[in-house]
Amino acid sequence: MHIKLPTPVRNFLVATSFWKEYYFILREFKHFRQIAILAAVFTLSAAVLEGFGVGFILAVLHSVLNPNAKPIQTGVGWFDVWILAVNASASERLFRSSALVLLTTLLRLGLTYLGRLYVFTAQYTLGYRLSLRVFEQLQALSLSFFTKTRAGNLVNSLTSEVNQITMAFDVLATFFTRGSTLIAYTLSMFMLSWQLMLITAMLFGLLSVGITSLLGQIREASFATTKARRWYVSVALEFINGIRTVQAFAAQDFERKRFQDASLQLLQASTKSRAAQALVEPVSEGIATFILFGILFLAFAVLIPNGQLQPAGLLTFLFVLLRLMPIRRQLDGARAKLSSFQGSFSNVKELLRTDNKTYLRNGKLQFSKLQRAIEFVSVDFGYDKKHTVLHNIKLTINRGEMTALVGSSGAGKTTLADLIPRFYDPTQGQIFIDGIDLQEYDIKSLRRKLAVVSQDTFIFNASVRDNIAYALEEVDEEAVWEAARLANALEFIQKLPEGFDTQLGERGVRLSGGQRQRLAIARALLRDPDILILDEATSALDSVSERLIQESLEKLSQGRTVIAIAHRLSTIVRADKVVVLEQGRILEQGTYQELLQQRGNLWKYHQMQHEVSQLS
Ligand SMILES: Nc1ncnc2c1ncn2[C@@H]1O[C@H](COP(=O)(O)OP(=O)(O)OP(=O)(O)O)[C@@H](O)[C@H]1O
Repeated sequence: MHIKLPTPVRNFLVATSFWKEYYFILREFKHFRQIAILAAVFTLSAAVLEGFGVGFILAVLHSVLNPNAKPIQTGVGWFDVWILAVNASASERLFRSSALVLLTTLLRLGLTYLGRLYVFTAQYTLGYRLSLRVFEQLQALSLSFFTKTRAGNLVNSLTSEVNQITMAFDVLATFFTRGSTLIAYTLSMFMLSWQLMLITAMLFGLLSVGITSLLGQIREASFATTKARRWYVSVALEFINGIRTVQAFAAQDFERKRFQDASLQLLQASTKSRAAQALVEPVSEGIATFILFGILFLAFAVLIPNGQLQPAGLLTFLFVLLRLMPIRRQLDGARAKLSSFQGSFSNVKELLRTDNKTYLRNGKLQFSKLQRAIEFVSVDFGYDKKHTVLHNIKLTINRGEMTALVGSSGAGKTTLADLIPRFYDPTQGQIFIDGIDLQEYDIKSLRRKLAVVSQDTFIFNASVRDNIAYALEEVDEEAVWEAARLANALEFIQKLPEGFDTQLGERGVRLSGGQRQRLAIARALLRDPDILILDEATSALDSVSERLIQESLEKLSQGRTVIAIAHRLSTIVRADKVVVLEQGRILEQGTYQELLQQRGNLWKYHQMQHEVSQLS
């Protein structure tokens, strides 16, 4: 079922700020329309039955207190005769209306239960859909977004803030049910005395102005709360992730202070928000009492003496008004709560915005194999607009060859290599693969044919097998074993308590730096990549580990196009091309021997490493 609103109505709705504010959430409902409609139908039916129930109770009381009086009638013939049994005896009427009270109560309870059930289901489905949307957004964003954003902020958005928004849905449901009851009551009051209703409406209008200014305060406090929560999660996450450094630097006191500050900020912000919220209901009730007196005054001083209102009418009016007051209070409370969720709304909305974020343009061409070469044509790149990290890079990486990148720390080697899997796109110039711009290729197909073995390989909370076969479906057991063997990882894996089934990562066995690297090599081998990027470890490994890794890297490199970032010159002597980078510029390129003969920068590095190795 698809409801298409007429264009003027749509334009009107889009123009109202409510719609604009909540559109990004409300549009999620189209994914679970049935659940939302059932929630609305059940809750509304329960509200209608509540009204009927009150009527039937009135009929019971009437039958008990005035058995001989004319029975209460609605004026609807069939309803009065068949349901209220107005023509029957007093005792039968009493029995009939009592049975109706019981029946409507049971039915109402059943409907209320179903209504709650569907409201909750809709609420949690909304949470589920929203978190999926946030996750999709994170998947689509360029890596540069993550380097600029604290992990804690993102974790907070995905958990607390999305959760707050789902709670807001419950409040919206309150608006819906209580709001409809309020309308029904208002209509009946209007019918009883329009003069009294007019003055009530005016006084309620004044009340609304008072409450609105409070809502402004709550909204502001909610932004502060979201900010404090973001900071709190970031501090906690950094403490947990950096626990080794915290302990190594005996920084417990420093971290405790940071955490205490963040917690205190959160405490203060939440208290401020709740304090403003708590004011809403008493203010609402206080003003409502004045309204009551105003009505009494108007009735007794003007309307009753003038014969415009009967005392019975006034009593009924007051009876309905008294029932309406708590609903009104609840609605004000709900408005206050909704304001307190504003911070969360804007947090998630900001994260989902697409106009202020960088996305990688995806191409359509499927990449299958490198045929000729990767070419960098006058490539510039900067992580931000102010600082250019790579300048005018002109480089050809031929198929099947090994190209080594050399240079001092911070020269831009990793950055240059990161442009090939499109972790980032050049800010100027182009990169071509076999003469076609890299951006024309489908990113997934390109990355499937590419493997990066880097210094900081991430080990997932999973078994050794699943870590090697990460994200691959239906992997042959033997292939995993063979990859591990070629990566020289088999020996240490077999020594682990449960071999390939041993759990790794945070809650499992921790691997050494060398073991982690060999696992990364096995992971890359299993993917059988066409292009390989090797980011050599800067940390020193013992000579046995180094030899094992070197051996496995050589096996991995065979028959592939390799871009190697090297810190030890010994590993690149046999490279087909050596590229020397300094401060983001290519200074020299050629074979190792050619560059040595030039007596330029590579020669200097060569001399330096030679001296160091002689010293040690
Ligand atoms: N995510 C990032 N955001 C901003 N600047 C960055 C980022 N990554 C690296 N840089 C900067 O870019 C420059 C090049 O860094 P890069 O990591 O490419 O150097 P490198 O030659 O690989 O160094 P190393 O040998 O130490 O790994 C450095 O000045 C670094 O500070």
